[in-house]
Amino acid sequence: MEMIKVKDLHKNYGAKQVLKGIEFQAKEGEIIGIIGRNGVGKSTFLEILMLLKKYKDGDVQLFGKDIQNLSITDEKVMKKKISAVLQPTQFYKKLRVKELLELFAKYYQCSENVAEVIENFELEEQLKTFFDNLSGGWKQRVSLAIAFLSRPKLVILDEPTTGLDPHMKEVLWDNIRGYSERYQTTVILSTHSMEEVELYCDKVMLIEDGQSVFFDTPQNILATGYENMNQFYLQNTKKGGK
Ligand SMILES: Nc1ncnc2c1ncn2[C@@H]1O[C@H](COP(=O)(O)OP(=O)(O)OP(=O)(O)O)[C@@H](O)[C@H]1O
Repeated sequence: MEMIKVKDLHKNYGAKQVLKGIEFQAKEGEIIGIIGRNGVGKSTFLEILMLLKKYKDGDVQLFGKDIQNLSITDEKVMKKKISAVLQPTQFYKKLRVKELLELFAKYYQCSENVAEVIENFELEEQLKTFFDNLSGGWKQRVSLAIAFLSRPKLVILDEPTTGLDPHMKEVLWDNIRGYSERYQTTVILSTHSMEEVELYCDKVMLIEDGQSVFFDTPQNILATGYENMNQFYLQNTKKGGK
């Protein structure tokens, strides 16, 4: 089933045109990486899918509904199906990991899922630690656990593994893939790691000059003659950020 359908999406910030024709689709259970140079519009695209930003032209369908003119009720229902990794805020600091999970579980009304998340993300030993005292990698791991807590249909991750060591990356990816398979969760993420795209993503979208210039499986892209995804990226993007 198509979860997301995007046609000819355009988005401006004032006079600045950022997205100038994005074509994108995602099915249930797919993991899709969004790649492109710094400032090309990856986060903007993810924020539109999270219903946090409006867009100018184009058509964006989420769960079979056009998101531009949603009723308040439809918007609420839709937001319940979507989860994202939030940037940790001040208020996280004063809570221990266990308290944080319980707080979000209460908010999402899914307390029965807490034990599963603790087991899957192997959080047992960190439960009594204050969030603020965790290392960057563990903070990211707890944030991901929170994102999957409510068993959302769609999870959106903005650079989920930046700055993590290779073991931590592998653990997080095992968890992302595990949840995605178990609950048929669609996962859309932005990343600058071509290695992760090749290893873990079912599909990849490359944004260049505001357009989705490639949208395919890494296997199909590599079959056209690239040694690896990094070579593909370098040959299809201009040098330098915006
Ligand atoms: N609220 C805003 N107002 C004006 N310009 C913005 C706003 N948010 C983002 N931009 C600009 O839009 C462009 C796209 O930004 P965006 O954060 O979506 O890029 P990105 O691909 O996620 O970048 P990175 O890889 O560096 O995270 C950038 O030039 C950025 O400066």
